[in-house]
Amino acid sequence: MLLEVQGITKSFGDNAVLTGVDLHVPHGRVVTVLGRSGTGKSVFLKCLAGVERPDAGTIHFDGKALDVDAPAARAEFCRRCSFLFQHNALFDSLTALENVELPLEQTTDLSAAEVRKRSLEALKQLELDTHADSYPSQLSGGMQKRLALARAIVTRPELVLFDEPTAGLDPLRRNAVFEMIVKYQRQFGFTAVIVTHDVAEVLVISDHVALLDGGSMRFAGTPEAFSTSTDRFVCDFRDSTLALSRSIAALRQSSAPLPLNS
Ligand SMILES: Nc1ncnc2c1ncn2[C@@H]1O[C@H](COP(=O)(O)OP(=O)(O)OP(=O)(O)O)[C@@H](O)[C@H]1O
Repeated sequence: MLLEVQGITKSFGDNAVLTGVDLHVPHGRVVTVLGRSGTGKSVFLKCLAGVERPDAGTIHFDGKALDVDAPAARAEFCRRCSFLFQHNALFDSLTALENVELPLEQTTDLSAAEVRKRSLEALKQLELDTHADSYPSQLSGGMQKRLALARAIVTRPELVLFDEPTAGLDPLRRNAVFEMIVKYQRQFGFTAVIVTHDVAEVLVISDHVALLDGGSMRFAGTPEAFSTSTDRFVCDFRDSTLALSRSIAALRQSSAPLPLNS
């Protein structure tokens, strides 16, 4: 396992958001955490990334415990892990190239020339090399997502945490983002943990699926097992979200298709 999470709890005042979350993430796999809005998916991901501090529980990365008493292990984790934020968190005042250079400048001792070379390479890999001097506001939504991914992978992470990478996107663009994640996950071989509520798409791209509900994981298994599970929580979540996807797809069939290359 690259990541082993056991018994994570997290409360904000009286609001017990996570009450004992377990998750096992094997090397090189795509693991998706599903859950309704407000169930604590983002809080869970932030606990993994060290942005939020869990109240209890353990997180092991590559066999080493990540806790407040192990700053060296946490620092190593930060070096080997990237976080792709829900709304990209690009710096508007920096160009695409400067946005990608930033994590290398902050986490490595590479020379300025090497930082530039690696950043240009990452932009090329994400098909953004002709936009190196553009500012994020000059890029389309899909290009901004690719730029955020270029910034996440430029440090050659072993683990990438995706917080709702398709939030606010319509079904066609959602598909394009998931395709992009899978394409680059295979190309670069990183392990991915994706938090989302897009059931239909993740069942296709994930190796493992977990369902967060009521503060803990109500299901963990393969997409096939998720699709056929008769557990009440899984059925309720799966059926309600898939019905919604079908309604949206039916609505979209009556309107003109969006360009896929945005
Ligand atoms: N910093 C915080 N302070 C207080 N409460 C918080 C904080 N962060 C999250 N919460 C609460 O934790 C709960 C879970 O929020 P979270 O953003 O993790 O949900 P989510 O499952 O990611 O939802 P969505 O799918 O809508 O993004 C919510 O009740 C939220 O208000």
